[in-house]
Amino acid sequence: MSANAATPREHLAHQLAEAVAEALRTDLTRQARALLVVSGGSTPVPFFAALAHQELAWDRVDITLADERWVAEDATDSNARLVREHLLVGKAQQARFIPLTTGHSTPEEGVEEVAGRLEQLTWPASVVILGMGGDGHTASLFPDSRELSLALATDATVVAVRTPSQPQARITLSAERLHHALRHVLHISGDDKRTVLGRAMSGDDVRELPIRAFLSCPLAIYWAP
Ligand SMILES: O=C(O)[C@H](O)[C@@H](O)[C@H](O)[C@H](O)COP(=O)(O)O
Repeated sequence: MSANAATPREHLAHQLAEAVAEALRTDLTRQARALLVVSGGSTPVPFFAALAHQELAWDRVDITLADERWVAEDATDSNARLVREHLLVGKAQQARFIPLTTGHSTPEEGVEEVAGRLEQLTWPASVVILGMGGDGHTASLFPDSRELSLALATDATVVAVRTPSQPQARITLSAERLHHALRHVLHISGDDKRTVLGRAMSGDDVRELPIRAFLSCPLAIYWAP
């Protein structure tokens, strides 16, 4: 346990940061660059803070997102902003960040440019870290996304999604692209999410709880109360 991990969630964040840093170090011994795919939302903030201070060859690491809201990069709900403020600091500021938005006004217009950027990176990713919402969504694969079937089935890299339950248009890595990693992690906290994960594990309908698309990756579950 890290000496400064005050709460179970902070302790978990430190454990995850150590595991992710070790995975990146391992992959960098045999390849020139390594790719880390992170999620947005509130859960990753202490993990980002812990990871940013890990010793590794950050100048050989690429970081991108599992998904993004189609908002300006400085908007308060931008995942890019979250990454810049909490992860691309300290030692990790030498990493290269690849955002999922463009200057286009819609994700449908920007999707091709973003796919082009992502295809330049080193796949499979070293680690894909997923979050999960109370509705069983992960990345921007929401149960009510109009493009859910497409995003679950396509071999395209990214998909523009419109989701009635969400205020913003979004862009998400497709399920296939999210699968394209050496390691998968689900980082969640709280009893509500534990209950949702339990439901997800006891059924098969991916459209009902899209996190099910990743349960057999295999998926390392990092959970704290
Ligand atoms: O919000 C995002 O950017 C991600 O799209 C989303 O998949 C996130 O990982 C979950 O919604 C969990 O979010 P919390 O960590 O805020 O609960």
